[in-house]
Amino acid sequence: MASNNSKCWDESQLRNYDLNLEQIPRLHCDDPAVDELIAANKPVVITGSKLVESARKWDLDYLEQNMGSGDYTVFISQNHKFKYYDEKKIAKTSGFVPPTNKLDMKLPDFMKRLRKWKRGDDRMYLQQGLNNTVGPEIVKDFLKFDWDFCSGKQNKHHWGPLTSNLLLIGMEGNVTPCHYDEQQNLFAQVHGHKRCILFAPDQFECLYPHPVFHPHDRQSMVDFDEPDYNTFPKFRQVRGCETVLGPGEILYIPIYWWHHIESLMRGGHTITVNFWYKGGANTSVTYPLKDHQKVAIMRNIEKMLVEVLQDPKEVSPLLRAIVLGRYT
Ligand SMILES: CC1(C)c2ccccc2-c2ccc(C[C@@H](CC(=O)O)C(=O)C(=O)O)cc21
Ligand SMILES: [Zn+2]
Repeated sequence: MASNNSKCWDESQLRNYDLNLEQIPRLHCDDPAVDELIAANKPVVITGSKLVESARKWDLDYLEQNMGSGDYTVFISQNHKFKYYDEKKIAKTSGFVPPTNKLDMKLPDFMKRLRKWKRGDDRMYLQQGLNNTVGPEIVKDFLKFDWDFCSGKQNKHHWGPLTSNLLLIGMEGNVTPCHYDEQQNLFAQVHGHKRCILFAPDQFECLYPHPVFHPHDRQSMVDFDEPDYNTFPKFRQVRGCETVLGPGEILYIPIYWWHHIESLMRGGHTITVNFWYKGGANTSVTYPLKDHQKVAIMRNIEKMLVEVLQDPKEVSPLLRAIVLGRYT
């Protein structure tokens, strides 16, 4: 990790993983190389943009005053990890124990619990779609985002429609474990620092995603804190890139790229707004196929096989029968 000259964080605030990581390029928003990397579906940290400048004044007091009286979705975890799960898939998976609880909380309650939190207490992660329930001042700030900037990227790179903006308020040390999303993501950091570790779609074999029908679909089965190298031997060879994102900086997380995101330890609370866009029509399929297209193909095959075989245990013998000794 390159030493940061602004000296507002240090390496001791990063969790210790035994990973081979390069630095994600950091470029000014006016640098044409930004669009070259986005066009190549490669991550880039974009500095100097005013995308969420109007949110820079969002401190906890301001948010408490202005975030209305609505309920907010808050995830509760008994450890530092907030592993996402799809509630709609829980029924299909006997014995699944959700790793986090989801609560609806009034904002003042969230803030109170945040202020009196001490080590050993359950952790919280507020995750709320930005909509008109968040109070008129916040809506005003939201409308003042530099929409020309992100619409410019959306149009130039033929992304689909903006599907959502999530407001995220995390506690220091919170971790969102390694997963991929099927959307393009402009990840705008508003307050505090987040360390982002990314892996390209071609690292699929090293990151062992849960089966697609599992609630943890799209999430890596590997526990980065204690990797089980016997079960996941290829994890030793995984190669990725990382950055520590600060206020005002934007990380482009390309569709299907794996990402592990942590709020720096002892760094105070973090505030992020993300911008998720649909991937855009796969107009012309050109060869050779891109790695993320192969992931999409594997997902479709997996879904179809589970659907038609019914019993997931039959997937492996059937696929082995197809390839072993025949497709070298
Ligand atoms: C962990 C959490 C709160 C969660 C729980 C249950 C369902 C969904 C989610 C969800 C979705 C997005 C994020 C933001 C970000 C990770 C980060 O910044 O921590 C990220 O992955 C992205 O922007 O793509 C975080 C979460
Ligand atoms: Zn994500």
